[in-house]
Amino acid sequence: MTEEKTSTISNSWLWLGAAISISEILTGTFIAPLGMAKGVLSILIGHIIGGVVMYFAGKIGADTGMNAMETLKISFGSKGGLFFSVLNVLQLVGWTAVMVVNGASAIKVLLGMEGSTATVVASLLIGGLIFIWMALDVHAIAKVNSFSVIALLVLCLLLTYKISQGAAAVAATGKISFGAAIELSVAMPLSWVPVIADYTRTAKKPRLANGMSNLAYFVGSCWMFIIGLGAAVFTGYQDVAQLMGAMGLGISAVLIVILSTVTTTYLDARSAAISFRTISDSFSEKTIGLAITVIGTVIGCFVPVMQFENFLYLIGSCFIPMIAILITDYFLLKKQTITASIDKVNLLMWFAGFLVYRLFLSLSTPVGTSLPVIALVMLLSYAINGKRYKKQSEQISEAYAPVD
Ligand SMILES: Nc1ncnc2[nH]cnc12
Repeated sequence: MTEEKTSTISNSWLWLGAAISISEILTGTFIAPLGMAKGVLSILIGHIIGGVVMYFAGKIGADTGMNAMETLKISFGSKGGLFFSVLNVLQLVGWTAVMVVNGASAIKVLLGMEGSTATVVASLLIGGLIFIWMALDVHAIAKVNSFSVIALLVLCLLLTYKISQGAAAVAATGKISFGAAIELSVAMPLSWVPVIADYTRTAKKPRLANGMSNLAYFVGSCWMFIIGLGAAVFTGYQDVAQLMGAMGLGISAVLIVILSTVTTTYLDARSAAISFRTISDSFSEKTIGLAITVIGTVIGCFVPVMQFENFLYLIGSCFIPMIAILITDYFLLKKQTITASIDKVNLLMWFAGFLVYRLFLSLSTPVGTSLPVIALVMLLSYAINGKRYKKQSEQISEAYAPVD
């Protein structure tokens, strides 16, 4: 795949396109039991926490020119970092399948199709289009992407208008705590943390592109969550595809679903390929990206993708401690180069953070799980690594000190 430099505008469109997806709208509907006011508040708090973390992850890529998985080697070592490449490839194959499943089921609802053959046909349609998107070069993608995001924006505005015209609030079924709603909102930007640096590092103006990409994603993702929440609260439709059908959006709704799924899933498959190549570079980025698209589509066709909320919490458990350690190292302790092969201390600290995240999740704190876990892991890693890195650099300078 060519490494052409991208403009700030095309990076911003790319991340707005990433935010506009049925999966984001669907996650917003889970928050409906909180009602509109509390729901919106939880969405904003969660996106601010996840957004700040995503911004710093992108900034490291913009500053160093490293891709997302290479940046992790700064904290976890040249071989230790590969563990996160494996986790990231798994999450992105998972996302590809989730996107295909959600896209296909929306198309089925909109076109009034039923049965497993219809699922396979709709999944293959979406998977096939992602495959073609992937096969095009970056230059063409930037143009098609900008066009499709503009079309999506218009259709989402229509959807927002229709929802705002909805009747009085409908009592939503199900239960969710405020903290859990924050956590679902953190998980969405967080899940892009191991991805964003792959795109900021190839920008003509990396720092500006990082700021604008994050802003575009923040606005787009909050909006999608609020569309989902509003649809469930004001119209009673838990399924946005049904709502779009009831609005008479017809074929334009099918277009929204297809375009939004393709533009977002392209990022998943491409980043999975970039991460995979940090493990083995025997195949080109494009070949691996195409293979990931096929694998994700096949999983989407035949494996029932359930437990979407648990998938999001799992992403939080893995990536919150990981990024807390990297941010502490890079920004606070100024460790900005790869020095170890496997940094066992940081890997152990990551594992402790993973366990603490799972514990806090079951405690259901009012501020969610990510914020206390980030604070704890950053404190711990500052205390431990501050001393450790100082000692290491003293040893290095002693070893290289001139002998009198
Ligand atoms: N397809 C996707 N949708 C939302 N967040 C993601 N993070 C990584 N891939 C994603």
